[in-house]
Amino acid sequence: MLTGFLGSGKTTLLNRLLARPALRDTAVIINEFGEVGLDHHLLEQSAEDMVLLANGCICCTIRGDLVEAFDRLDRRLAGQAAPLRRVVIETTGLADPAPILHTLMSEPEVARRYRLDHVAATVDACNGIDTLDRQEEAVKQAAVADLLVLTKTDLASAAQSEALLHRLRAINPGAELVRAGKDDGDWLAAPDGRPRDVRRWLRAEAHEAHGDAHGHLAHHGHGHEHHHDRTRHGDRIRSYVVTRDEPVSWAGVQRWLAMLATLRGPDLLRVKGILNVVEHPGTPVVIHGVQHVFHPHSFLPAWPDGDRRTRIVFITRDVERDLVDDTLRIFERRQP
Ligand SMILES: Nc1nc2c(ncn2[C@@H]2O[C@H](COP(=O)(O)OP(=O)(O)OP(=O)(O)O)[C@@H](O)[C@H]2O)c(=O)[nH]1
Repeated sequence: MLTGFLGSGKTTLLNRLLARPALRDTAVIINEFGEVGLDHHLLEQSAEDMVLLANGCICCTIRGDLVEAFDRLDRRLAGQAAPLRRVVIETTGLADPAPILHTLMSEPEVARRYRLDHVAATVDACNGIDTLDRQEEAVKQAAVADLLVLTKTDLASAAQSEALLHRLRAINPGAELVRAGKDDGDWLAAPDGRPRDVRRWLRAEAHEAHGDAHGHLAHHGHGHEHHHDRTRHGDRIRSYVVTRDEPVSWAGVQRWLAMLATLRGPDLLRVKGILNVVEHPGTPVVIHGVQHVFHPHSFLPAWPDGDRRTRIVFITRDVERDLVDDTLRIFERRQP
């Protein structure tokens, strides 16, 4: 299982790992939070080896969905020459990992065929301390991992990384700590891994039962309102997608993103999008924002499918869709 807070670098790490020959026999199950999943377009993995879970929060819809995802994988890969050796489950950045671990270990159909090998959590060295302070899910993710992968150390100061390491040691003294990009593949590539103490994860869950540890998850209903703007992650987290049918001005969008980051940076928990822009016809632009940090944009070689609309997913704290949509309307029309 690969977990880690929103934008902490899970997909980036996974792309790097899956490029290794040792991990060729790996399938991926991706769960995304929000109305529109984009990660399956951003992961350089063939579609047959990948299952995208339905929208929603993996931690409350997990049991049925995850079992079905394994079934779908098995059906899709049945009869293939190379047997499947490994499945990576990439959780949403807002997932509580404990119910996923429970399902993996206790659901007979899954437990019969698969053994839980590793729980890795990515932690972003730029935003990590703030995120651990403000987001209970991030603490849980770090607490249950046996491997903590520190990402974005290239963007963080040595002092920031040091403070984060100290904090992570306190949350999870038993975990192995590695820096992304240095030696991040070897642990996963090892055929049988090292023996893992799964009881520690279960203890971690007992210690921080779903929703009661620090209060603000306690409001969760188990309704399905989280498929819409209001999510089960308390009343303050919003998830929505802003779409445009016609190409937008890239120069305008860049100014708009800079404005949003300046005014509401810390509350933009995650922004990611595929954009159809006037300046680069035929080449989708990919954008990534994580709190106040906007990463350099990139380009996809081609549109992944027939849908060529601009789609930008927002997961925010108290930043309403109308504000985002209305301000984009102002900037998108400006010509470069
Ligand atoms: N400089 C730098 N950027 C990174 C690093 N890891 C990830 N990023 C960037 O951070 C942004 C988010 O990375 P993702 O891999 O999409 O993060 P994620 O955890 O999969 O995001 P969600 O699935 O939305 O929670 C992208 O723009 C990445 O290029 C890193 O080690 N260094």
